[in-house]
Amino acid sequence: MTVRAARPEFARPVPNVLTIAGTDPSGGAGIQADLKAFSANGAYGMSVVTALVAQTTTGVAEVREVPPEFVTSQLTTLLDDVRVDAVKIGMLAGTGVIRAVVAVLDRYAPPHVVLDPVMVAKSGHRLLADEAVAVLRDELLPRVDLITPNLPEAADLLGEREITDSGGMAGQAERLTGLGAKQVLLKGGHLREAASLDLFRGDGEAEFLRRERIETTNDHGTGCTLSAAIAALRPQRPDWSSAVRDGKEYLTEALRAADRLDVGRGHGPVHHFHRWW
Ligand SMILES: Nc1ncnc2c1ncn2[C@@H]1O[C@H](COP(=O)(O)OP(=O)(O)O)[C@@H](O)[C@H]1O
Ligand SMILES: Cc1ncc(COP(=O)(O)O)c(N)n1
Repeated sequence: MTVRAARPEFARPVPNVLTIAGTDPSGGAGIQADLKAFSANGAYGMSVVTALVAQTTTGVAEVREVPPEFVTSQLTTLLDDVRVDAVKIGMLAGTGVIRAVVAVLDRYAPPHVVLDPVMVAKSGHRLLADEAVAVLRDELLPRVDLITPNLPEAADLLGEREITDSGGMAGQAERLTGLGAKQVLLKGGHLREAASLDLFRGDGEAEFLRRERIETTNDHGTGCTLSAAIAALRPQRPDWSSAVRDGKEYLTEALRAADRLDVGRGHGPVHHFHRWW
């Protein structure tokens, strides 16, 4: 009898990765997308729900916020039992939930925290109360390791006008670090450029991540997918720069595979196929 050696990737420890976010019943964004991206990138996924969102590929119908004390309860129940190796934070809905998350980060100090500062859905529906933007900027942003704003979110955080060409991205990333962000991935998906262009500013020089722009209407949840993939990869990579590069690569492939899906009549989801595992 021949005994086959275990494939090397199965011998590596699997990181426990947590998403703190809102829901999407159509499975394209929020918690549902995050859990798929975690699995596809070799992590064990866990989730704490901040808001129940009635949404699909055509837009958001209704939002019900989870009471902040119940967000705390979900988080402390989980963190008292399970070691968490990385955290992705997405939709937080309002000031109360932001402060609940801040208190838990202070108490448990989990490693590798990524914040996708979700503010407005692609359909235009607000997912973060107006008055909560300042609380997110002043109280949460300085406590995380990486923030991943798109261009409208970066402009809101900085109180500036939205930029429309890549020339202004390095300056904005610099000013976001001035607000206390340790590292910044400024997403350029809203630019009208031929390439898909993001800017990563870590400890060293800022670097552009340039990939092919995929012709597809399946762009619902691209930001969620990218930040979740980065959180899943960070414990498996030596630094943020390589986790960000591989996360971007994963998103591009998931966008490329999206045309195999037939989900809804609006902005469809990306396809989280298992590439590395
Ligand atoms: N059609 C596309 N082809 C390739 N990459 C894309 C495409 N649309 C968006 N992206 C990438 O998806 C990520 C999220 O994009 P963006 O639209 O800026 O953020 P959000 O989803 O938060 O609004 C970025 O890395 C962006 O470059
Ligand atoms: C729960 C939740 N979180 C985030 C988004 C943003 O995703 P997108 O910008 O692709 O609409 C969303 N629609 N729903």
